[in-house]
Amino acid sequence: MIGRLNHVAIAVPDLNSAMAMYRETLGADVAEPFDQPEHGVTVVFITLPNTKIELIHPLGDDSPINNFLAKNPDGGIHHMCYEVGDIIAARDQLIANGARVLGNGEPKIGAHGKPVLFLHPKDFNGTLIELEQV
Ligand SMILES: CC[C@@H](C(=O)O)C(=O)SCCNC(=O)CCNC(=O)[C@H](O)C(C)(C)COP(=O)(O)OP(=O)(O)OC[C@H]1O[C@@H](n2cnc3c(N)ncnc32)[C@H](O)[C@@H]1OP(=O)(O)O
Ligand SMILES: [Co+2]
Repeated sequence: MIGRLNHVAIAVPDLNSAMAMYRETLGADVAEPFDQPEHGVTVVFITLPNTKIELIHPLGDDSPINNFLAKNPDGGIHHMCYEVGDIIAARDQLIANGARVLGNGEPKIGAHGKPVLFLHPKDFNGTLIELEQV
C-alpha cells in the first residue's frame, strides 16, 4: 500500500536555529517557513536528493506537537510521511486491519496541497505515520 517516503518531520523548538543548522552546517537546500493553521504548525521544507525533511514548530496553543516538544525539549523525529495512491482506500484497509486513524478520520489538505491522514504511533512501533495521497 505505502509507496515512496515523502518526508521525515522533525519537531524543533527554534525554527531559525534549525534552519541555519541545515543550511549552513549541513549545506542543505532550505526553503522559507510557512504557516499551516489548520495543522497548528509552521513548516520549513528541506529538499534532499531522495526525499524531504520537514521542520515543524508549534503554531498556537492547541498545536498537536506541543506535548511532543514538552517531552522532547531539544526536538526530535516526529513523523514519517509515506505516499499512497488512494488515501480513502488506504484508510479503509488500515481501519479493517485494526489501525487507528487520528482526528475525525477524514483527510485534511496538507503542506503540499494534497490530502493527508495520520495513524496512531502506538499502532506502529512508536512511530507517528502520515499518509499523503500523490
Ligand atoms: C504541515 C501539515 C502536515 C504535512 O502536510 O506534512 C503535517 O505534517 S502536520 C504535523 C502535525 N500534526 C500532527 O501530528 C497530527 C497528528 N497528531 C496527533 O493527533 C497527536 O499529536 C497525537 C499523535 C495523537 C499525540 O497527541 P498528544 O496530545 O501529544 O498525546 P499524548 O502526549 O498523550 O501522546 C499519546 C502517546 O503517544 C506518544 N506520542 C505522541 N506523539 C508521538 C510521536 N510524534 N511519535 C511517537 N510517539 C508519540 C506519546 O509519547 C504518548 O505515549 P505514552 O507517553 O507512552 O503514553
Ligand atoms: Co508532515
